[in-house]
Amino acid sequence: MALLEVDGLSVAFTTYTGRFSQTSVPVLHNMTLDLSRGEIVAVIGSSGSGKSLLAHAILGILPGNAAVSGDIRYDGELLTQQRQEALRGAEISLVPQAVSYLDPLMRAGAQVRTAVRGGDPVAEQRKAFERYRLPEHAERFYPHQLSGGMARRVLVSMATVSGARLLIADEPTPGLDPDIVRETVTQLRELADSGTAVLLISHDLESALQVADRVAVFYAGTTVEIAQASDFTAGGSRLRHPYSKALWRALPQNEFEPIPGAQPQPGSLPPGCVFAPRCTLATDDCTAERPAMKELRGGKVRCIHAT
Ligand SMILES: Nc1ncnc2c1ncn2[C@@H]1O[C@H](COP(=O)(O)OP(=O)(O)OP(=O)(O)O)[C@@H](O)[C@H]1O
Ligand code: NI
Repeated sequence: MALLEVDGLSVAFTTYTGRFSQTSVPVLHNMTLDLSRGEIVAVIGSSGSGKSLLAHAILGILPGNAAVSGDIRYDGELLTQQRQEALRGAEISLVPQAVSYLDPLMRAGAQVRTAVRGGDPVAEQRKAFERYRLPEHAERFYPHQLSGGMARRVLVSMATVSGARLLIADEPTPGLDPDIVRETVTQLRELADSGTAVLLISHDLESALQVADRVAVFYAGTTVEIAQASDFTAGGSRLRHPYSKALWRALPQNEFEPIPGAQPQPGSLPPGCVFAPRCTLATDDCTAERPAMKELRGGKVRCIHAT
């Protein structure tokens, strides 16, 4: 059984359009995802596709103006707000997207110690620093004294000393040099191999594919495909959704063939399939209704033309 199951998750934000009028803007719609122990699922999508919001919905840290519907199950049971609060930082842990998440007024070592659940905080912190190759004296540094790469490793240390069973890493490698990227994703792989379920959120399909078992492709607030990592091969013919194929082909080592157009904004989604305006396969049927997620060749796809 999957440790985490996200089924039909939708999130809308209430925003004020004037002094007395408000509208509801849907930002996630009908998201589907599952994740098992020992598995890395990479969540791939361009900026604004809803990756961080999915993470925040699972953790229960969406802002107050968010309306959430659909089911999130953890370990077979609905993840209610009460359970989210109990599990957050303990069983479910986040490596946040921004290093500004670190407390600027607290030394790095002390911050990591506050996250320790079980065992001696100092010993656990030092073990984590050693594991993530942080020099011992870095425990006395304040966040502004850490390099970008070191700060990221402190965040990974914080997320792992809790002994989490579900780790959500939101863009853990932005702008890092290739060696550190490889090191970071390898650490996530090691955690997964020891039984942790890892959700790896990333723009970077290439580095995610080094370690992921499966890939969830996001577009304009929904899951358009869930593929095996091994489906990303050759010309992309094993991929199921035209957008996944386009992402794959746009990589420099493939055909480097970008597609025209841009991802639609949450407030102005096209009718029917959200990818239709950019899709070479699109027909009139595509604009009739939002395509349902269907099982196909050991994966899932939201496209009526997928074969
Ligand atoms: N508090 C909010 N109120 C209104 N809209 C929001 C809010 N937070 C996020 N959004 C919108 O929701 C959409 C998805 O945002 P999200 O942060 O999940 O994207 P992302 O895929 O993580 O992007 P990135 O790769 O840049 O981190 C964006 O269009 C964003 O503008
Ligand atoms: Ni994000």
